[in-house]
Amino acid sequence: MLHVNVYEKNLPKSWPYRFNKKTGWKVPIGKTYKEIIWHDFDEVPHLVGGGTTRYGKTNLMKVIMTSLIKSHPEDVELYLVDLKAGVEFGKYRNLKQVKKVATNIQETYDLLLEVCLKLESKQAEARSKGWSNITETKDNKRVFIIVDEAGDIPDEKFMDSEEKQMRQACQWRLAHIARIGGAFGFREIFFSQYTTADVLPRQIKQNADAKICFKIQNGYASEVILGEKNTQAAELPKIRGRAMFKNGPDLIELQVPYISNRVVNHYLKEHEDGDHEPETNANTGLSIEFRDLD
Ligand SMILES: Nc1ncnc2c1ncn2[C@@H]1O[C@H](COP(=O)(O)OP(=O)(O)OP(=O)(O)O)[C@@H](O)[C@H]1O
Repeated sequence: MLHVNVYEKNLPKSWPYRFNKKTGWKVPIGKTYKEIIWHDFDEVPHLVGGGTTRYGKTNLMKVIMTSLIKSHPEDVELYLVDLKAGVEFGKYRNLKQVKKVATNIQETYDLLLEVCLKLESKQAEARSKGWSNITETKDNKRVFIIVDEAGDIPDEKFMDSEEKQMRQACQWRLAHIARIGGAFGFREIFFSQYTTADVLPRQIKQNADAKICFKIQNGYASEVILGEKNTQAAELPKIRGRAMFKNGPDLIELQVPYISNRVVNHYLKEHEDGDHEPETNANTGLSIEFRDLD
């Protein structure tokens, strides 16, 4: 059980809730003035995000991963692409739910090949059993590909042709999974520090109806991520975790909950391979923290 503290007028107000199968594939991604905003990965399979460095992209990915693992320890499979040299996601390698972690372009290529083969076999299963969307079946397995993109996108001029081809193949596979995978239980979460049109592959963006944009420097960058002519993400206050969230036609400002590494470790330790004490007492005082909108 995870406890969420919602801070109202500087007074901590406990808002405990259980992450369990009843919450389906919904994860809490933020709070507005009025309510907690959930994102339902069975309704909108892919999520794209971006924003200036240090405003909270990785933190949100940790919130999502912790929530998914606590809600669906037996059904979720995670493929993590950490192009920040494995600094952030490397520590999740030992979790039973984490199938692979890639920290460079060669590993990403291999990881995405494995996911594409898995997708092919799921498509074959769907054909043989006659279903067209996994949400109509009793199959609860979901595969998440979570990409945290690097700060420095190398200039293609300085790459050898093998590396260039590998990068293009990775982009193609990510786009393919985004285009085809949703119906077969494949979910993509793609976050990038860089927000130029060529870094955020168009097909991934087009197939992700949900977009989240943290504080950004200018209206153009905001437009690349949110896909709208607006400057709202550029005008956000300089507060970590503050973001514009677009889900279909709705565009809302929210504050993402903060989860510390200590809290992540506490909740996920029992899912590591090896002998670990299971979580015994839910009232440990550890929590995700929501900061109120100003
Ligand atoms: N929702 C939040 N509420 C409060 N503080 C936050 C929140 N999200 C992040 N922070 C703070 O900001 C710091 C940077 O966050 P994070 O590493 O997630 O940023 P990032 O956007 O992924 O940065 P980079 O692109 O440089 O990797 C965190 O260590 C934390 O202290």
